[in-house]
Amino acid sequence: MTRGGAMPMIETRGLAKNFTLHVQGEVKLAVLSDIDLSVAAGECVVLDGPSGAGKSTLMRTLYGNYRADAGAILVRHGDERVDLATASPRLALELRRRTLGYISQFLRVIPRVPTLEVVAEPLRARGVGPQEARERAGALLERLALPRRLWPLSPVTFSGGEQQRVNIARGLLAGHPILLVDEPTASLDAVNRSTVVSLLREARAAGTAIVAICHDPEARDALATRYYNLPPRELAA
Ligand SMILES: Nc1ncnc2c1ncn2[C@@H]1O[C@H](COP(=O)(O)OP(=O)(O)OP(=O)(O)O)[C@@H](O)[C@H]1O
Repeated sequence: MTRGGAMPMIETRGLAKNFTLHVQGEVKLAVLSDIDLSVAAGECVVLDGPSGAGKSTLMRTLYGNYRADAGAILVRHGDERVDLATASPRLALELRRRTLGYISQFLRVIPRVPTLEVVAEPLRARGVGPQEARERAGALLERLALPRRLWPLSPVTFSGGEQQRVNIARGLLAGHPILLVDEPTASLDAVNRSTVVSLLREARAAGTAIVAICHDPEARDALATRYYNLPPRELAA
């Protein structure tokens, strides 16, 4: 770790990720190579490139779900800079808890926990009292037009769009300074799409550094301060 001054919130240097297809003759797919991406506070960088270019792979590698094969993922964590590519599992977990959030397209929750608690949980984890956490969760769910009658129920059986809104509410309330967002408007109608875009723009304006995958043309133009074009990839050996 090094001490930080003015620096990007998240930055990759020479990042590479390969997949080896063991059951298919050890074919090696070089999906990401030499990725230099840098995102500052208040920026939203939308990943661009054709289907199969590696957008999802880059997001998963940035979050540490996939181990990088080469390069660094430098993350500003408090006033330090941490390389997630070589961080210990313990540090990686701590980074995800405080610094690096991931709003995926799909909700993963423990069954039977009410929606309001699912959304309030990241605030509770940061020490906010139960009453205030529930109020803030409720206010956000209200803004996302999730009917109040659903709040006491587990979101497991909700529709795709309802689950997506629960996921976004939870992800935003966690208040991470860096957010990775995967197709935030994919399952939503026009009104909810516009609410989600507004919320993400507010997070951006408040200084959150955002990396997004977003295919919806209107949403991506409203969100992006910049596009990052994934270079074409080659089939390695
Ligand atoms: N776990 C994996 N194992 C093997 N190959 C994978 C794996 N994940 C992704 N790939 C391959 O990596 C390439 C990039 O996939 P990725 O899903 O990152 O692309 P994408 O740009 O997000 O595409 P899309 O826009 O279609 O979602 C594809 O050729 C895919 O087959």
